[in-house]
Amino acid sequence: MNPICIDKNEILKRYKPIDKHTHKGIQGHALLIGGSYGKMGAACISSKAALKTGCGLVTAFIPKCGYEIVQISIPEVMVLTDVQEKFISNITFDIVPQAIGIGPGIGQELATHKAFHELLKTNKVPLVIDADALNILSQNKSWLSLLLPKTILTPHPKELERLIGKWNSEEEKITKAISFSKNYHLVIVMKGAPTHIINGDIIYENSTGNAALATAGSGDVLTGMITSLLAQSYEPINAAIVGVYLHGLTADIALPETGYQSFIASDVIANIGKAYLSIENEA
Ligand SMILES: NC(=O)C1=CN([C@@H]2O[C@H](COP(=O)(O)OP(=O)(O)OC[C@H]3O[C@@H](n4cnc5c(N)ncnc54)[C@H](OP(=O)(O)O)[C@@H]3O)[C@@H](O)[C@H]2O)[C@@H](O)CC1
Ligand SMILES: Nc1ncnc2c1ncn2[C@@H]1O[C@H](COP(=O)(O)OP(=O)(O)O)[C@@H](O)[C@H]1O
Ligand SMILES: [Mg+2]
Repeated sequence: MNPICIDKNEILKRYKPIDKHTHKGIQGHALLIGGSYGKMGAACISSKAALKTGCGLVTAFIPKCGYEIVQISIPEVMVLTDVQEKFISNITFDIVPQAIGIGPGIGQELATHKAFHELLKTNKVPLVIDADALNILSQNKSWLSLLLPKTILTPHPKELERLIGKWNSEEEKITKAISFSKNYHLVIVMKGAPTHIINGDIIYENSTGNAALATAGSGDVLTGMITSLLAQSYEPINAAIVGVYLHGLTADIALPETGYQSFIASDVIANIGKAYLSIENEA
């Protein structure tokens, strides 16, 4: 059970510097499916985080009530709306995304369960599953067999418990997570302090981040970041590793200015640039 430490060396092995001839059409298009009435913020921050992590295009798929909220708060993000006002009920799109992130703020309406099920039945695009999409999956475990190999799940401890059941020790938690990852061929980002990433038998332990991240929406931001890296053609395990490292690094960089208490999820997004620069400076 010896985890591999995710430190600068591990990141430099996986980090892809920007090609100076790239353009937005080949930087990757991420689709973020999120939000419901009262939780549109989750869709805003996950899609903004995706853009700030470097993919060329981001589309947010949201319920109708979020249209102006997202367009005004992040004009760089394109928007597709569901037929329903307050929740997602039917996920259809005519774009060709290179990665999809689903879950932040979507709630658990029955129509949203159905929409998620339909997506899983037809989807061929690399996928990140978070938040309420994980909770829906926990209530419909037979759908796990629909997931493409190396789908990324990003549970916090409660979401993980809903998925794999209770554990009595850290060791048992890891053992159960490894079996789950192997059974369904999934990458599991077990968020916490520290975050562990499970890829079959291999366990990684992140070295960045601090208690400033214990704030609403910081996980929604992580979903956007990992989805963005997937859209930029990172292998799923590398998208998870680099995303988790960069996410934690933003909090380490911001801490001297914000302290623990005043750091919020938007500060993660605001510091992604500095986190990238700190990796670049080591390269
Ligand atoms: N601005 C917006 O739009 C926002 C929207 N959001 C959206 O809201 C939806 C619900 O998401 P959620 O995570 O708040 O609810 P839920 O799954 O019931 O988990 C909460 C319970 O889990 C536990 N727990 C959590 N972390 C833990 C830890 N590290 N270590 C241990 N336990 C931990 C803890 O349980 P307790 O300890 O109280 O038993 C806690 O009470 C989701 O779609 C999300 O995207 C939010 O992101 C906020 C900003
Ligand atoms: N004390 C802590 N130390 C380090 N990281 C933390 C701490 N508390 C929370 N985090 C990180 O913050 C994020 C919280 O995610 P999550 O619980 O899904 O938040 P939300 O659903 O509100 O967006 C995770 O990446 C987690 O690892
Ligand atoms: Mg969350």
